[in-house]
Amino acid sequence: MAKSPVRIAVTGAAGQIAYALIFRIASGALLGPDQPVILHLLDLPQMQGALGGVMMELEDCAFPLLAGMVATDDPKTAFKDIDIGFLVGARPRGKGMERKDLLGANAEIFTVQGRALNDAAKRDVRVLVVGNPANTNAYIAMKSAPDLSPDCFSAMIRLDHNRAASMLAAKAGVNVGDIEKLIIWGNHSPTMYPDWRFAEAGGRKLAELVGDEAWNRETFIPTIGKRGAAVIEARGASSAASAANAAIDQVRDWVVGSNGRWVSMAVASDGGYGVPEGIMFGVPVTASGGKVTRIRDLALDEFARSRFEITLNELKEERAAIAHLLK
Ligand SMILES: NC(=O)C1=CN([C@@H]2O[C@H](COP(=O)(O)OP(=O)(O)OC[C@H]3O[C@@H](n4cnc5c(N)ncnc54)[C@H](O)[C@@H]3O)[C@@H](O)[C@H]2O)C=CC1
Ligand SMILES: O=C([O-])CC(=O)C(=O)O
Repeated sequence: MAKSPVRIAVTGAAGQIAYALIFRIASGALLGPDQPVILHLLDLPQMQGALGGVMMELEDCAFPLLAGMVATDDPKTAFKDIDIGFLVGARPRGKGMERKDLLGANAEIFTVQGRALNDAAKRDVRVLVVGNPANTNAYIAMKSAPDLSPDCFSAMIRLDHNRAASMLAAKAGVNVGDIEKLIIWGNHSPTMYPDWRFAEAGGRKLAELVGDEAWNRETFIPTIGKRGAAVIEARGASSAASAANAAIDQVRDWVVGSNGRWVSMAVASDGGYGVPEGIMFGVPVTASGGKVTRIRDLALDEFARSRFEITLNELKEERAAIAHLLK
């Protein structure tokens, strides 16, 4: 029997990430070749014309899995009965800005959308926040949706995970698909901590294969932390196709399953590793059926602990900066 369609919302649907995301969702890249989807597309009133063009193109693809589309500028309509939400719509940064500079411009979007999710979405909705600063925006959305479990929310740290995997694979001379147990801890910002201490390929530790701790500390970690800025510098616009790809990877692993592999996801802390409850912190997890299992009790040596504290402190500062919005 044919599966019933899954309702998927994408915000910022007329933007550049959405343009690389929506078509892949409709093609089956997210939920597989036998799962029909209905797309709920949200953007601002002044973008409805452009969004109409995106919908024309979706029609012109004749995707067999696309069972319907809704276009709207109203968050509650967009989130009505959705199973999955990609919260992409927000202002991107330009050259010379940090992602947290967007906090003022974007934070309010996520209080409004959190409330709308609270009112309209399915109770087991799975929401990925992509719009920057992603961790704190996800925290705002989660706090604005008190009737939904914190487990309904995550922030995108997968792009950093994928970037780190690619860079390590090239350095160690292994296939990127063979890399396991790589971790991105903390915030999607230059303070993030890409941690290779447990990473392996074909049963061999990558730190041993590379054998260069100075490269890890002085090249690998800062390059991954600043990769988004490097793309903006080169392209004149922030990452779009790679961001859409990472969004698909993160939600597919969350909802369909990571097959026992560790993946990095920013999820609401349950107090593990000393991270205050609720902070959206990148951690290693396995996932299946929309449920996340945190990898616990990994040892943090002195260097790892110092990196961990830097990114945690930044998230605490961001939380303090938006506290007034949640009153
Ligand atoms: N977490 C991550 O790894 C990454 C996050 N990003 C972030 O994703 C966000 C979107 O990036 P792009 O698609 O490149 O930007 P874009 O400017 O091309 O598109 C953003 C879209 O969002 C819409 N929008 C703005 N406010 C909205 C609201 N309240 N409701 C619905 N739609 C709204 C805009 O009208 C626009 O169509 C930015 O904040 C960017 O920094 C980008 C790359 C990676
Ligand atoms: O750097 C940006 O502003 C866009 C982004 O989050 C990334 O590419 O990692």
